[in-house]
Amino acid sequence: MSAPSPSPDAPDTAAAPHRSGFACFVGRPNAGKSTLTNALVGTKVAITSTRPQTTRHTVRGIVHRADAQLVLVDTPGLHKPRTLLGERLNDVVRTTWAEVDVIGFCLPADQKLGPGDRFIAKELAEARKTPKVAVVTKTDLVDSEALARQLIAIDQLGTELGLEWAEIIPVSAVAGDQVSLLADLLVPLMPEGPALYPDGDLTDEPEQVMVAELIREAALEGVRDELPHSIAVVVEEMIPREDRPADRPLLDIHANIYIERPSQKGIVIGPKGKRLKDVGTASRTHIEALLGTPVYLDLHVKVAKDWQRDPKQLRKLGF
Ligand SMILES: Nc1nc2c(ncn2[C@@H]2O[C@H](COP(=O)(O)OP(=O)(O)OP(=O)(O)O)[C@@H](O)[C@H]2O)c(=O)[nH]1
Repeated sequence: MSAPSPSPDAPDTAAAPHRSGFACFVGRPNAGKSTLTNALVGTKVAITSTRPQTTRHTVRGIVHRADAQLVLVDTPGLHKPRTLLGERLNDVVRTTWAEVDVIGFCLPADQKLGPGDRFIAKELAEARKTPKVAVVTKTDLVDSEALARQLIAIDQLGTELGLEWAEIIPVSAVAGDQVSLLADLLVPLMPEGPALYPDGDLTDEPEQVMVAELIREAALEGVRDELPHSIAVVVEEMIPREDRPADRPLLDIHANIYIERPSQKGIVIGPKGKRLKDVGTASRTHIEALLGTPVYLDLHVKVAKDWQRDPKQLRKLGF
């Protein structure tokens, strides 16, 4: 006697247990981690930038599915520490690796594996307990031959370092290729368990931190090479404006942009304050989209002398 075939209406996942857990993407600067997080979550939660090393805070994006909930933890890049901030960031990365259920190692399809990738891969090999998925990003930038070569190189790198890939998957976050397949591959690596966050939540990062990151992202656009590491943003206050009609709310946001040296002030503010104004306009649009309410944004530029090297200042700036 043969078993009855399942009804075509029955969801495939009916028998599968619900899974939930944490994943993080690692990779050298500009590997496409933030863009991939956004593509998986479907909204702008992580900060993307054409400048390297702009993701400083651990930003979680949450992928809600009928069969699983995937919490994405976006860590800063691991790099040779030169400052106190650098050391702390590396500690954050290693702790995150030990805590998550899977690590996605992002390697751009359009760049040969280099010393930076090897450095991370070696460190990854040390995180023995956590499964690792190699994610070949930006596949829209290469042809199939180049992609095949990259896949082979990554496979060999794993063998060389004794690093066993749970999967090797090519994706393009920009073209939307294989992004949902990536989620399909990550889900089985999660433990069984109920949803960890309420349906609809996209991130548990405090709103103020997200708002600060959006401002920092806008402030970084088009600045010269040495400045990105010197900029920090702190949101001092977010208060609903009083005496507004219920259907026309306004949120007052006061934020400070910190730089390390007085000489950097002019760069951020621009001639006649034009750059700062543009930063305000650009970030306000994103903040309003994020919070779903009109915003009045009050931005100030302040000098926090050599804040990257000063533990007290680092704490004040949220590191
Ligand atoms: N063509 C193409 N470009 C991409 C893709 N994913 C990311 N990029 C671009 O690559 C650059 C870096 O992307 P990010 O997502 O900020 O990279 P990241 O790894 O988070 O960078 P850090 O925050 O510096 O660690 C940006 O200019 C992205 O637009 C992709 O799938 N295709």
